[in-house]
Amino acid sequence: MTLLSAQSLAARLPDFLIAGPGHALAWEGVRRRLAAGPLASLAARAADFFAAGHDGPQRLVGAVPFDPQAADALFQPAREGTVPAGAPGARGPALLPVQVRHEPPAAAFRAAVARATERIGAGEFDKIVLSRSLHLAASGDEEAGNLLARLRADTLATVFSVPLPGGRHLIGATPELLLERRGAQVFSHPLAGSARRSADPRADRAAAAALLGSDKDRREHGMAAEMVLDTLAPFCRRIAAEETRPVPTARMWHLGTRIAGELRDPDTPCAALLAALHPTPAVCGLPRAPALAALPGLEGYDRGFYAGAVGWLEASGDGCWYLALRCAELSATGARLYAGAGVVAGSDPAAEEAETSAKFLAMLAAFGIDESGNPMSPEE
Ligand SMILES: C=C(O[C@@H]1C=C(C(=O)O)C=C[C@H]1O)C(=O)O
Repeated sequence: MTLLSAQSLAARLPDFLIAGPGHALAWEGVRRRLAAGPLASLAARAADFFAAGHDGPQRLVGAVPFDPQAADALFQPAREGTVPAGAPGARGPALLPVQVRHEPPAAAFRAAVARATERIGAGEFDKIVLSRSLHLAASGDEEAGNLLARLRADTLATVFSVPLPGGRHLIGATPELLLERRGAQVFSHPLAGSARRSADPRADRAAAAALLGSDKDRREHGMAAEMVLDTLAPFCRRIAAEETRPVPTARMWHLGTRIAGELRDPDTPCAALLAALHPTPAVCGLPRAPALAALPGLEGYDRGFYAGAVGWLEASGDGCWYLALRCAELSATGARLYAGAGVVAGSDPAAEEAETSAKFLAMLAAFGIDESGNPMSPEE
């Protein structure tokens, strides 16, 4: 028996969905696939595609993986679809019994955080984002479309569903806009620095205030926001960052800084900006190159499309990309969930593990289970 049968995956998920406070759109069918390639060549491949004068919607939708050298997965959809309704307040019916395998085990994750802080102390990098994953398998059949409806209970997050090579799907509820280009205007909203929210309004406000006042979280955030600003600045005639604020999802606070700029050359396509930005220190580290090189050894796996980006490109050069966070990769044999946390000097391994646990709640609530595979308690 499998958690998600191949049939329920194909039958119940839209071919491409982005639904949240910023955008709500769905596309159906695959008209043509963009030849896959690394991020550095995406702008050229997309330009060739649009220049070829294909009929159909003048847009490419899909996902880019975390590793900028790995192959992306974009396609031209056949037609506009209907955004499916959410299920406000709903949580999963708990597909019990569910087996959950932790990769890496929690103790190994804490050891990796400790090793990373040593390497930060030795000057190898200033920040690195380490993740862990949960493999879910159950003795029931879940309809993937139901997971999506339940994810939409968090109206502060952007819910996405994107097909991946090999019949897999990536679904999630991300809080983070990586990049949007609308004409000459560009926007980004980097997040970094996190705290659990509380059901008690006073404790919840206190958690947000403590996050805003935390030296460790401000440093962690500052590295991400500054890198985004510094990377976009050469493309812009004007660019500005708003004040850093606590940004909520249903279960988490994050420190966020809105950035808005105006392109120097309005012909700079969204894909070129994406190639310059990804991966930011919100998901990778700073400086980027040594953090990227250290990640496979510290995490022990390939992230695939987790912490990559999901979004679209238009023939006009406009486009919009969200970070693929709070997500699960669904396949015919089960689901794999991912969550990461930024490590800087002074990071505590147990606190980083707790932060990843809090980030898993977004997806786990859709399945109705906790990290051990038991029914989720009502307080979660
Ligand atoms: C890496 C994740 O989230 C990112 C890391 C954050 C942090 O370290 O505080 C906050 C928001 C995201 O930019 C994740 O959700 O897996």
